[in-house]
Amino acid sequence: MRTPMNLKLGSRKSALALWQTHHVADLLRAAHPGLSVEIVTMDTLGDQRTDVPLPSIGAKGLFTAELEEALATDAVDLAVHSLKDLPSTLPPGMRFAGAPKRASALDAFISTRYASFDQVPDGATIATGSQRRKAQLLHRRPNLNFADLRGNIGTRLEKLERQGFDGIIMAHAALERLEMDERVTSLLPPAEYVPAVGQGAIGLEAREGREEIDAILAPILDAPTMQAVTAERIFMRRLEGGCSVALGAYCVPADTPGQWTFHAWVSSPDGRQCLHEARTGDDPNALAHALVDDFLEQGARSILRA
Ligand SMILES: NCc1[nH]cc(CCC(=O)O)c1CC(=O)O
Repeated sequence: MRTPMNLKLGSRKSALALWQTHHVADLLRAAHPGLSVEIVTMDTLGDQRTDVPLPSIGAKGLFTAELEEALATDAVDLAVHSLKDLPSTLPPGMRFAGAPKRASALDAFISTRYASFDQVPDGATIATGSQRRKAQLLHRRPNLNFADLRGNIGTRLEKLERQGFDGIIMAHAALERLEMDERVTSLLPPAEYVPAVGQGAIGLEAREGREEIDAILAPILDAPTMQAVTAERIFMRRLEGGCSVALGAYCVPADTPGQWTFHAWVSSPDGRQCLHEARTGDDPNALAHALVDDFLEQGARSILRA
């Protein structure tokens, strides 16, 4: 099979996006000595609108549309995203081309005032831009206050100090990748604080019709990661949940070999009405479908919109 000698990877410009794209480039070069890999960077709507909460912008694919435009015109061969930012239904002509090995999917609590999340008192203000994180925290701690938090990872850490929040919640993977792990105060247990679909994974996107790229990608993809995130994305697609609703799904290998545990969360924005269940079995996609069936029967769609 003929493969391009020069592969162009499209990336956002944030430190995390660039880290992830360089990571993919390194994996590809290691798998294919002699392959030339180039990184093309661009801004997305989500990067430009840092002033407003993401859900209020309303559009889907806030961090992906410009990269998809570049894929459509072959200006890039592959777009590298945080999988969490990649909608579960892609625009026509675009396809999910796989994921390398996932990093931590957990949420991290960061505070300069408290030694762990459990020590945060009622009335404290926690900053997060995520509906899911807010709802999950409110469910257990209805007397916490919340502030919106936007911007790239460095900006958010600055805001923690400058705006005097009692703590912020961020993806553990982002802090690990940017070598800011030592900023983590504590990790939220994923059985209780169910992570976002695809959190901690890098998602590769390609144009339909460029199937020759699959042979180049094959050696850098991770089968267990793809099984897990595929199931999580089924859960999200069937519930029509995006990042603007309180939906979580985390599929993880169980202690018994061959078994998977699927953690599922759907709630109202205030966390009061909530469907929360973990189920174990040998087929991640089947677990996702069974949980969606049960959640729909229990009114998941109206709970998400409550
Ligand atoms: N929603 C923004 C976003 N998209 C991906 C990450 C971090 C990396 C990841 O979750 O894989 C973040 C920041 C965060 O959730 O704190």
